Amino acid sequence: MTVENVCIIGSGNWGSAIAKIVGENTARHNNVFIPTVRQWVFEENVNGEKLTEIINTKHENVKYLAGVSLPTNVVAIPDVVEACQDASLIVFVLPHQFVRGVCEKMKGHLAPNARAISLIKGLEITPQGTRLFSEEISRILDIPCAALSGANIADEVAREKFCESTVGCTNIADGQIFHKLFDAPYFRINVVQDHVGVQLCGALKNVVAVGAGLSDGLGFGSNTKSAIVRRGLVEMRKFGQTFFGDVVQTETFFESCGVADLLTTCMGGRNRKVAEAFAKTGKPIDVLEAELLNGQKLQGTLTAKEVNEFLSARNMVEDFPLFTTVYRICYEGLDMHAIVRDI
Ligand SMILES: NC(=O)C1=CN([C@@H]2O[C@H](COP(=O)(O)OP(=O)(O)OC[C@H]3O[C@@H](n4cnc5c(N)ncnc54)[C@H](O)[C@@H]3O)[C@@H](O)[C@H]2O)C=CC1
Ligand SMILES: O=C(CO)COP(=O)(O)O
Repeated sequence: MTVENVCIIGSGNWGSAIAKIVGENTARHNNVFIPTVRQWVFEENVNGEKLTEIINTKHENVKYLAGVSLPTNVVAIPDVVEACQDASLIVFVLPHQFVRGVCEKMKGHLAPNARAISLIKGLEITPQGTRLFSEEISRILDIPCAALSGANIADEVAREKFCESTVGCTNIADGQIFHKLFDAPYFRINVVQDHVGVQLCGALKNVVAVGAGLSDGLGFGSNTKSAIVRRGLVEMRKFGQTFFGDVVQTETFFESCGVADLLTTCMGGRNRKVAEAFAKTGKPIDVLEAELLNGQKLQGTLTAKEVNEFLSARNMVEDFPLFTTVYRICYEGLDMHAIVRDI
């Protein structure tokens, strides 16, 4: 059996937490994986030092996951081609707006048996149609791509607070390999075949979390937030059934990637936090993102815009009142109280 050569594409808050888990597991299962994990790090200057050099000497991503030690077998590389050269397992974990450009640079440099897994929570949506990032990665790189998504606030995972996650993979053998790559006593993986549902949940829950944050910011309390979460879950499933047919399994919404991730994000995620501040201050969301997230990227407001463009092209915005209201509040200046009036 060939030993897998793993690389990670992405180095943010979740990318760094995943690097910790993956580095621990490639060392533990050194009969399955080459222990050394290459991580592509988008090079930045942090207090006069290159972030890659800090990671390779301090073994800590001081900007995106400060205070958490990374395994010494994780090596930060600023050049994406060098990072992915001859890799057989590619872990994509970067904000969804950067995926296409990075993939184009990777073309032709992977191992012949390369497979990918997308940990990205977003959708490649255009007015013409919607594409999962696993499909986008497969299209550009001509390799199979699975998905991982779950109730996984990165800071908590990195500090080994028990949680679960879901791998969606149609290939049984690869599903077992991804289980070995990610499963840990504090990060329990369940593998399902519905990689479409896994990704839809991860992307759409961020839109609902913006709604939950608006509710918090307006001081509406737990009952109102629960109503928004419930309606959000209904619209997530409806979106899947409407546009992805019977591929999306109802059972997937009961996995960590479904209801659990919706709950954790609506209770403690960044989308919620920034939306709460937006409701309280009225400051532009991009300003709040910069002020509150220290370079980390919001996904929910961007996904709300993408989903609205897609629904508008089909005259279906009224079929998804919560998704539409979140978009209108964020981008069209709709009165924020619409979050409980128009849904
Ligand atoms: N942070 C979290 O708790 C979780 C995040 N996710 C998802 O994982 C994905 C990655 O999120 P994070 O790792 O948290 O990233 P992040 O939100 O920390 O974003 C910052 C990352 O974006 C990179 N970046 C900035 N400009 C760039 C550019 N022009 N080109 C390429 N990269 C650039 C930065 O270098 C940094 O690695 C997202 O889809 C997110 O929704 C999933 C689970 C948990
Ligand atoms: O995906 C996440 C938790 O599973 C993190 O959500 P936020 O991007 O809202 O922080």
